[in-house]
Amino acid sequence: MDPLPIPSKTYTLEEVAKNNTEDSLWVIIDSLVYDVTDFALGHPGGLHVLLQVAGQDATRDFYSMHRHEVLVKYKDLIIGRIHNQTPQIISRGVGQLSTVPYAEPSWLVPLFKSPYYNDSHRRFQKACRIFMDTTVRPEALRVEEAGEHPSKEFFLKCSEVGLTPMRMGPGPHLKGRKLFADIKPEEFDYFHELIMNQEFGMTHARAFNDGFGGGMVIGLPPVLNFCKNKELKERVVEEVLGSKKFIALAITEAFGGSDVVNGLRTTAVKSADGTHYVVNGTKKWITNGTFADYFTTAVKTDMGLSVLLIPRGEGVETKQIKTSYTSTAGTAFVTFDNVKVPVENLLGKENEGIKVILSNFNHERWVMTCAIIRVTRLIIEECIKWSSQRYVFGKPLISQPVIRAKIAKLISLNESSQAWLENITHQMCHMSYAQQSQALAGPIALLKTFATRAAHEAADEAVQIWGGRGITKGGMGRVIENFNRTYKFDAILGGSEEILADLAVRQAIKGGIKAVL
Ligand code: HEM
Repeated sequence: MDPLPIPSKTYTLEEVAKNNTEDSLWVIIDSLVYDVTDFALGHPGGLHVLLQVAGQDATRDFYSMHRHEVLVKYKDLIIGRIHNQTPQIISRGVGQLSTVPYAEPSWLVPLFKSPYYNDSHRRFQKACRIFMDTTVRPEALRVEEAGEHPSKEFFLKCSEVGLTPMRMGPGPHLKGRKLFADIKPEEFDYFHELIMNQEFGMTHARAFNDGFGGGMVIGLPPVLNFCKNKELKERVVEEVLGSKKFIALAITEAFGGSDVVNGLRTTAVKSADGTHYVVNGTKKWITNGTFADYFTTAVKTDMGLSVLLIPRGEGVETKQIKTSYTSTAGTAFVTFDNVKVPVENLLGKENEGIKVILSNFNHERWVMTCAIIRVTRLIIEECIKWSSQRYVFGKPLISQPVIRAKIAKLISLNESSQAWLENITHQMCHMSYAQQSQALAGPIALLKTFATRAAHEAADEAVQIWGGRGITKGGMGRVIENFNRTYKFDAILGGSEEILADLAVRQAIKGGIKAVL
């Protein structure tokens, strides 16, 4: 956030006090003097409240009703400052860290050490935070407000600065590319990716987080890892990583939800000459589907499940689904009517598509977990700020033990989630993809479940702490309102909490437990 200008003109408290009428209406907020005479009639809170504090220090009243950004927006109303006083409010500037306790993961907090992060990670975090503040968040708030999906210019910018390929994680697809913040392809590891997921998760605009290439993060890996046709693979990968085209993962159907295999009714029948499949069926809740050019699609072939890369074309229709978050994510209902798909577009082996789908899940769940843990931290920061600046019964809200107990619970849940996430990420850095699939599917599933249960607690407690503002769109509580309305996406997408918890325990006991009491 841009800092407020500190004018050289000074006033005494007595001088300001004389401007206490509708004809000349000044207020003091954090030692700066605002002339709100002309603004007062259009003030969304009304004229009367301003007259009540006219000529006085209104700092406490102001921060009970507004976010600091209101002052930045109306900085032209500042006419001077109080003689011998300096502003006390600290607001985080572009690229800076928050000074609120627990608002940053501990590895970014002075005096704290971490075995996981090196200088490259720290440099990368700084670059991501600046890009977040200057480019990502403004775009996120703009498109969420308008209900649009992120602009082509925004996507092209992300490709141009080398971010887009990094969103696919470490791997051979980075080779030879110029990456964001001058990170070398061989230097980029899962901790860099964790940082990116967490920094860009801080938009507090949940639909944007999915609209911002969510379809690519889950839809492109099957093309990268399983497309046998070299020409097709290179073309699609370059189009998507260059933001010229968009891709979505189309697995879920209205019939199945998390029950992927049994719920599948979309069919792909091979033509008599063996050159193409004819696809018929529907897909539901397909992230980025409304604007996708390609669909990585699960279909039923004669002996089982297969995965096809289906380009948008004749017979492919998409329709926006209205979910709890905005249409920024492009959540679609997709229909395939007699769509002809060349056999070259088969990803992996026919009838063995389950391997393609399963190989994708760990990374998807881990990416989601990084973000939800970071957004939960942001909610805690919002709660600490709000309860410190909100006065109730003559005292800041945070002076009530019941409020502090709620905050303590949320901090503990969030710090545990982050510590577990870093442990799992460390394992990912030291395991092959195959080893990760075998050893980390259970832990990642449990971590995602734990993190979304923590998010559930955070949404619940935050709304209680914020009261009416926590259920009001816009204004002071807009971050809380957005979170409370959308955190369930993380508890459902990529595998529901119940399915994931069960999967983890089933995997753990798969070989039987030979040890006895
Ligand atoms: C420079 C001075 C001020 C500016 C630029 C300003 C601006 C605004 C804006 C833009 C809103 C709309 C809500 C939002 O965006 O948060 C608002 C709402 C409001 N303002 Fe102000 N305001 C100022 C000073 C004050 C002061 C000193 C008071 C109280 C003494 C006050 C009381 C209110 C109230 C009660 C609301 C409605 C809040 C709600 O709906 O929850 N404002 N103000």
